[in-house]
Amino acid sequence: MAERTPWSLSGALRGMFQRPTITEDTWDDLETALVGADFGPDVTEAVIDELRANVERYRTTDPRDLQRMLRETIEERLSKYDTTLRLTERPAVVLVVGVNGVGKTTTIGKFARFLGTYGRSVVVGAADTFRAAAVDQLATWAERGGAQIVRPQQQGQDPASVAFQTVEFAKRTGTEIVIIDTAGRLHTKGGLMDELTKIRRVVEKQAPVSEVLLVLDATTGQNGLAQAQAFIEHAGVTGLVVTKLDGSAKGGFVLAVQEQTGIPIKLVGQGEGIGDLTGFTPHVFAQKLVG
Ligand SMILES: Nc1nc2c(ncn2[C@@H]2O[C@H](COP(=O)(O)OP(=O)(O)OP(=O)(O)O)[C@@H](O)[C@H]2O)c(=O)[nH]1
Repeated sequence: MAERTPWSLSGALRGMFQRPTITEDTWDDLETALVGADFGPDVTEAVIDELRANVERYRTTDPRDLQRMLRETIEERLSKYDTTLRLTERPAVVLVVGVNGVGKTTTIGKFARFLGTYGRSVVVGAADTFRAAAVDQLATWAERGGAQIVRPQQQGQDPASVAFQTVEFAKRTGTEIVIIDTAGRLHTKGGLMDELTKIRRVVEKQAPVSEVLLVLDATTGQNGLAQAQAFIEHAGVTGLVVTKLDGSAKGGFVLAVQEQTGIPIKLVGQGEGIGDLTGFTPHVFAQKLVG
């Protein structure tokens, strides 16, 4: 993965180090930096309270100590969630959900490639069957990612039947991982959630669903989260994928979204290339975020 970290706080924290010691202005700068990076008011307040207490306890006045404490606090908060993908079933079935435009198709291609680098075989099911162009686009990304694809036999085919056929294909061929693409928008939210429920029910006749990954676009931050609320409430989401971090100054969204939803982040997308998806490692992330 290319090293592009526009979401790093290092620029925003620069002011903090222009003063030789920690002053009230330092705390103001820190608050501005955290709010600007989309940590959200609650997390910002909690982090600052914790840091104030630590600075007092260790009687330090050095801004560099404050930076280290900030890194540790963020890492500790990020680590409260288990970010490991659970893909031990064979086949392991992953449903990918989220509103249109967040990067779902791209993520599926990148995820297939990611799994391929660990030697896993992958088949993608095109269960967003209403737009032929979407199926073609998914097929292109599946191919780039080195995965097979099961397409609908006709436009508008029941998404659950495509999902069923994809799992069937995996069982027949010994393919290890099944990734099911799902629709991001239907006429009604209720309709969309019913469709997801049906896909799950039909898949579970053959194999358990190992993960339900909700894709979120970092550039839309809190707005994007509000749009995805129905999935969080009804789709049994087990993990989050945050995309487009490379085009975002909102690194704090990663922590805020985990704390607000209580759902771990499992993958992070940082670019439009097939290799631009990684697992989520709190230590590495906190290091890059705070510097
Ligand atoms: N910079 C950047 N762009 C991304 C990333 N992931 C996806 N994109 C871009 O976001 C746009 C939307 O991605 P898609 O994968 O088509 O999104 P989708 O959710 O499947 O959208 P629909 O096809 O409309 O349902 C594309 O232009 C992608 O190249 C990322 O991590 N970084």
